[in-house]
Amino acid sequence: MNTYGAVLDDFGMETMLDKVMEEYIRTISKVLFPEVGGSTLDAHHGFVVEYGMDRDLDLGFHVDDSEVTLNVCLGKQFSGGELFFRGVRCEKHVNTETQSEEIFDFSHVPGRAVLHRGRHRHGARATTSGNRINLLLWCRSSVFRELRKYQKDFSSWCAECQREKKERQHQSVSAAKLELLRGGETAT
Ligand SMILES: O=C(O)CCC(=O)C(=O)O
Ligand SMILES: [Fe+2]
Repeated sequence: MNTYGAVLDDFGMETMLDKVMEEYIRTISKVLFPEVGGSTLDAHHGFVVEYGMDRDLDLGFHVDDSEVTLNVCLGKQFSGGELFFRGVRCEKHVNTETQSEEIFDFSHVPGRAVLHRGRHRHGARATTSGNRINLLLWCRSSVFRELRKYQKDFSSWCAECQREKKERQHQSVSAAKLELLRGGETAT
């Protein structure tokens, strides 16, 4: 997705990044993101991206090819470049509309990191001055990916699946109520 950047795994950092994933990211994700395979993360893609006037300016709206993403701001001095998050979605619902409570923007601070679900739709606004360099670790779970192939309902993590499920439940309760009322009418 980025023109400027480098895949860290190609520079001899694969084993180190694997350790970061196993010892830190999986430990945290087990608690925060169990519904998207957070406790079974077993593979990663590690890279850096660079933004600025002479680099990439921004990054379009997307989901990551990951279950959990670690995004560390390495610096340097910059303005702009905020991340905008717009709700978690499964493949089928990736282009559905954003609910107002899903709007969340985050300003990068050098030395700080964000950990988010890979399916949390997001993008990066233009870096308006200086240079911004971020390290990304896309963490994947082969177990989660295998199980996902046989599932249709992702209401434990997709906000739109959840909304549809609630809507179905609401309709069946309304239908049951109507049925009861009708039954009452015929009995009297
Ligand atoms: O520029 C950023 O901080 C976000 C990068 C990103 O979302 C990605 O590479 O997947
Ligand atoms: Fe991303």
